[in-house]
Amino acid sequence: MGAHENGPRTIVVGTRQSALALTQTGQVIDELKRISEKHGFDYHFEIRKIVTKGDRILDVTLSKVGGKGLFVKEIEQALLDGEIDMAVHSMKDMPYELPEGLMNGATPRRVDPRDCLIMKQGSSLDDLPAGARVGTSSLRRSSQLKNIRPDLELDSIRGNIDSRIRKLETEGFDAVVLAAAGLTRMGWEDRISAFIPVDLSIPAVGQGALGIECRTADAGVRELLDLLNDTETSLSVRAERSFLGALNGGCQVPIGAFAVVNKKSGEESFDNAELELTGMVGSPDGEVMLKEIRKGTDPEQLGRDVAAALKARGADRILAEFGG
Ligand SMILES: NCc1[nH]cc(CCC(=O)O)c1CC(=O)O
Repeated sequence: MGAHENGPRTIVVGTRQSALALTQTGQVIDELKRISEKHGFDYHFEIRKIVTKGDRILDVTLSKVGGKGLFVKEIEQALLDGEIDMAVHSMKDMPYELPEGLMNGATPRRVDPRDCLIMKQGSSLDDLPAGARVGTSSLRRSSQLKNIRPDLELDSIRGNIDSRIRKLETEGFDAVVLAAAGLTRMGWEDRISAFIPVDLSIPAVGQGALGIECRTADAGVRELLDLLNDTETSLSVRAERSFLGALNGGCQVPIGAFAVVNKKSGEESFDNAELELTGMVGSPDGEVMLKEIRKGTDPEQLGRDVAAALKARGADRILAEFGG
């Protein structure tokens, strides 16, 4: 590829306008600037804020509005129209299927995938008194919390992470459940009272990871994003997303999945690396909790295998209630 392909060029980066979206987009741009400098690319970056349908209706119950990809449709249109050149998404908000002409150009290294509690007092799940009122609007989180602590009262809480933390005080919750990743990216990790281990609360598919969407035809951006990709995270997220796709699930269903790569020590490449995927489907009241763990080397096949194993145990019947 000739040097002219790598600049000068202004790359317009689209993002939602929430504090978290802007923060993580800024962090990605900082990293891309470092990579560009190192490789002698003459790229400049500009942020374009985009209001999505999901942002406009954050105060009503999202699951009632339905539809997958509520936070990305307008952003994808801007990519297709050439108004922006890449878009930074939280991986767990990214729909399984991307429109023709767009692709995930990079999956940067994942940060902490765990759910965590922000509590009025105490420093572990066990410190919550019987009957404590816990805020979450995620069926996945309420299902798993009810399963281990049937006494808890789970109540819906909406809004961006900053408003959810505020509501802990103003709406009388004893605790709220959030992704550690969002808090860490915001620099608010000191607010975390307790991490919930992944085997007690299987994270959402892609939790803690980002996806950077771009046009399939944009060779320059793809070459740059390739340098930001983390193979280990990408393999894990591919397995998790394949699982989600096989169950036809969006973000409003009680589904969780978490994959890790069991890399042989001393080996350089990830070729034929073994993946271990845990998939979970639960009923919202936590009474039914189905989990399957499988190992494999093909991420897509592994995702389908875990989904098939859960379907064989009746996961379909649970998910049918959510139109998933
Ligand atoms: N559904 C909202 C959302 N989308 C991404 C994150 C941050 C965590 C991440 O990047 O995985 C959050 C907040 C949360 O779940 O607490």
